[in-house]
Amino acid sequence: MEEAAVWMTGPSAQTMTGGGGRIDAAIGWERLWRPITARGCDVGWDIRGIGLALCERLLDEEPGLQLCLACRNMCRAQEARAALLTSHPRAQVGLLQLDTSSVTSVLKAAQEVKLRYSQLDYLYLNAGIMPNPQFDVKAFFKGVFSSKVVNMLATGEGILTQKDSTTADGMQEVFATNLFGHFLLVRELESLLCQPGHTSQVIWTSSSNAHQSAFSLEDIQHQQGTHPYSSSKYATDLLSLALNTHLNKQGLYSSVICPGFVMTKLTYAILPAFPDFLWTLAMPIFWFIRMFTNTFTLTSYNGAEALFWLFKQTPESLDAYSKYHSLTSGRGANHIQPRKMDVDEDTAEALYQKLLELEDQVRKKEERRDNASLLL
Ligand SMILES: NC(=O)C1=CN([C@@H]2O[C@H](COP(=O)(O)OP(=O)(O)OC[C@H]3O[C@@H](n4cnc5c(N)ncnc54)[C@H](OP(=O)(O)O)[C@@H]3O)[C@@H](O)[C@H]2O)C=CC1
Ligand SMILES: CC(C)=CCC[C@@H](C)[C@H]1CC[C@H]2C3=C(CC[C@]12C)[C@@]1(C)CCC(=O)[C@@H](C)[C@@H]1CC3
Repeated sequence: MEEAAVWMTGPSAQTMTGGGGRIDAAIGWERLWRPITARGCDVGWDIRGIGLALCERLLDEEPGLQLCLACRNMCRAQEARAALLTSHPRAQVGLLQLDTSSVTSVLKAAQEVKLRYSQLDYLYLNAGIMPNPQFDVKAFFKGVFSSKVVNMLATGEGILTQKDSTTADGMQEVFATNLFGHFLLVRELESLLCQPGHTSQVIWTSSSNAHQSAFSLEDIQHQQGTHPYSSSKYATDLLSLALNTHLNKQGLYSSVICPGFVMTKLTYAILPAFPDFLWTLAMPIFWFIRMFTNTFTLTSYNGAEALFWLFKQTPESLDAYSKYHSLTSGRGANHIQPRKMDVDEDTAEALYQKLLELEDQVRKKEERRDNASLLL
């Protein structure tokens, strides 16, 4: 068995079908029209998410690093791997199929990881969705001319809602993808993460859109409301705290970051009808806004700053109550800032217990399904 250094969910190279080109965040500010042509994958335009930008930054730092990318779409995963190997030929980049919204897929992927590796040093939990976003244009313009403008631009508070759906396992999709799938994964991989005399880091890509007001312990999956993304990210912050309470003694340390506002597939989908030239025109406005709120990191490279910074920290030095924010100054310089989260230990523990109950239920369901398929 090998030893793995870094394991990551959701770092695939993004391809966008239709709609035309997007900014290649890796290159900086320039618009890069780079068609991806017949390679058996979607034919679209190159666009990098924060996960892939992090992989490149990690390999720049340690070219011989062992990476394992866990992606739902293997075609995109292979593209990501190829891109990483082109820039870092010495890198060891493994791939694994994982759909965090599916219990079966998570359990299967975890089994595979346990067969391949004897130890994990870093587990980046980056996969995330914000499905069917509804952008409230009226609230946006009202906010722009109010005293809340900076907060609105930094957190997206008050201007975004989403329409959630249900997964095949009967869970709310955003909850299952952003939180529960990752929780189950950590539970399954505890033996690799908690090794005697060894420390490991679990690093969650949370958000400044994590609002306590969107979350309820009575409705952890957010079946009732219209802010499932915000709820899932707040739950992420709580869960990270609970993991620290339960597993620090066994050498597992959990942290959360916010990448700031980054132009990726996730954010482009907020204004799907917005033509490309308008995004280009908006860039100077975004750079201008950055003078007042350094949360407009804009590129995946900048957004990955806090994820990268955490890679270089000793886990014991990190604060379980802080979220580490990637920030970019008006001049384009990156830095990170820890900010206290709006979380408390009791709520975190209550959520943890509810997640354990849900885990128990889904495992029993999986067992019944396995037994039924054996009988057939
Ligand atoms: N962009 C921003 O401004 C911000 C982003 N974030 C967070 O950063 C993280 C990365 O997002 P970002 O890079 O912006 O967006 P992208 O959409 O580019 O990346 C999201 C990644 O998650 C993967 N993913 C989604 N659903 C699943 C699933 N069910 N199973 C496995 N992988 C999945 C996607 O895979 P696939 O390629 O198959 O779609 C993709 O690789 C997310 O957690 C997001 O919430 C937080 C704050 C701000
Ligand atoms: C096109 C023009 C000129 C204006 C529209 C800007 C908004 C689309 C944009 C402003 C602040 C952004 C933002 C997010 C999405 C896009 C905005 C609303 C997030 C909610 C994306 C997801 C997150 O996790 C948050 C941290 C982001 C906060 C800021």
